[in-house]
Amino acid sequence: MSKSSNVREVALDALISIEKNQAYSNLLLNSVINKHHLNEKDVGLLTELVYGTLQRRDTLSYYLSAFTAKNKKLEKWVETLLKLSIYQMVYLERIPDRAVIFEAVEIAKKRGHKGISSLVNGILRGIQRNGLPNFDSIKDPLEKISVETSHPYWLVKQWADEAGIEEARRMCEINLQPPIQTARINRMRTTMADLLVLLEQEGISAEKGDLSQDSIKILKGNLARTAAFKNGLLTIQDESSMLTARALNASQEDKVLDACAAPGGKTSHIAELMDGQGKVVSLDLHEHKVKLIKEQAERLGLQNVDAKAMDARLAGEAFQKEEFSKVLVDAPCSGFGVIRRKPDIKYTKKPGDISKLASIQLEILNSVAPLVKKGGTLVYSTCTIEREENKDVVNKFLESHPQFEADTDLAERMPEKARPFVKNGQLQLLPHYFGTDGFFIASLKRKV
Ligand SMILES: C[S@@+](CC[C@H](N)C(=O)[O-])C[C@H]1O[C@@H](n2cnc3c(N)ncnc32)[C@H](O)[C@@H]1O
Repeated sequence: MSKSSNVREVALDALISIEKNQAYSNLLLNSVINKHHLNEKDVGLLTELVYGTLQRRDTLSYYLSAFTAKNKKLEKWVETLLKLSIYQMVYLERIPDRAVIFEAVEIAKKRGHKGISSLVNGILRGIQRNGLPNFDSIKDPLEKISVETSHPYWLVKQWADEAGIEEARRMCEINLQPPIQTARINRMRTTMADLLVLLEQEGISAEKGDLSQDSIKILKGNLARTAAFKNGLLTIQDESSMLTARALNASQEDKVLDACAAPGGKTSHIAELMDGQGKVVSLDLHEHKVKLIKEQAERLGLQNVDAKAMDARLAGEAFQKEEFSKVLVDAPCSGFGVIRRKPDIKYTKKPGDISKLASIQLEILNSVAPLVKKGGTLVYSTCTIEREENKDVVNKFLESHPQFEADTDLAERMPEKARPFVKNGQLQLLPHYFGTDGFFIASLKRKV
């Protein structure tokens, strides 16, 4: 695979599968990359094309609609090819328009008939000649944000109702930026200084992270293929997620339950901070995901992780009351904090999904509550920014569990920069604060 038009065809196929809801963008992209044995440069272009076109899907539709007859519906794959091409013309300055148009027409010829390739040619040349429409004709300010940043209207409205319209705009705009790649250092095996030198030798340019004390920030290179990764010196993880284990603050004397643990990012961090001592019992619903936790523990050299398949909603019966001094519920959630990594989330999740998730989250918390020792800590976290799944779930839990209270010491365990955002034992990070994922952490104490 070396010709860029082939990469575009692969990107087109990937986008078609994602649109048909046959796969999540991140998983599909990984399997496509492996299947086609792409080199690093092609992987970069493919990722940019697929994620970029998906991230801007609705904006691209708006642009395209100005160049297509209202009553004539395009075949789905033709529409996707056009969006992929417009994405490159608008957002990728290094690729000349004529190259984009030439390659789109070649793909159209190969997949369709002459009529389709002339249609594709006509539309793209029209855009090249006339330029794209602006957003001035959209009068409703929420609709304008929705189209300009390609987020569904209901989501923009919800964020604007909660945080104000300017904050909602910021929340939408940051989601169009590629995420910063960060990794967590395994202090059981290396130090920050040594790891940075080692990575440099492997061609990775990295520096100390901005927020978490455990983080390095990758400026150039692919960590997943390094010896440092294979040898368990680091774990690829967002900085916001790294704050969860710090919030739990487990030590060697603790027995920890991580109720929703796969693929093991937080379990392994907790186990590292316990220096490989004590015990972390890690649950996940799916057996195949439990395997991932075990693989992580093995790679990082952690002997104190015991992973098993179990529905956390049944954990209350599977363990003894007050068996754990620290319990983490890193709950299944809508994932609106990670839209930059999984753009399809913003189109596939619906308002009803949020309420369903909120009930599951509360069920899990209710189930594990009796397992927390008196004086112990229960941390609840999600990678979403929805109040209904975060603050509301915690408040409901506290209402029905008077033996728990907000842990007002949480701020002390958080990095100084994050402290102003901690309120009453809860921290909500939005991606535009520090460039991390959107993430929520609540720490609760069981009264003695
Ligand atoms: C946010 S992810 C956890 C990420 C993990 N803590 C980490 O840091 O790598 C939520 C996990 O909960 C699992 N899950 C969903 N429902 C569950 C349930 N009822 N009981 C246990 N695990 C569940 C999912 O399979 C998923 O792996």
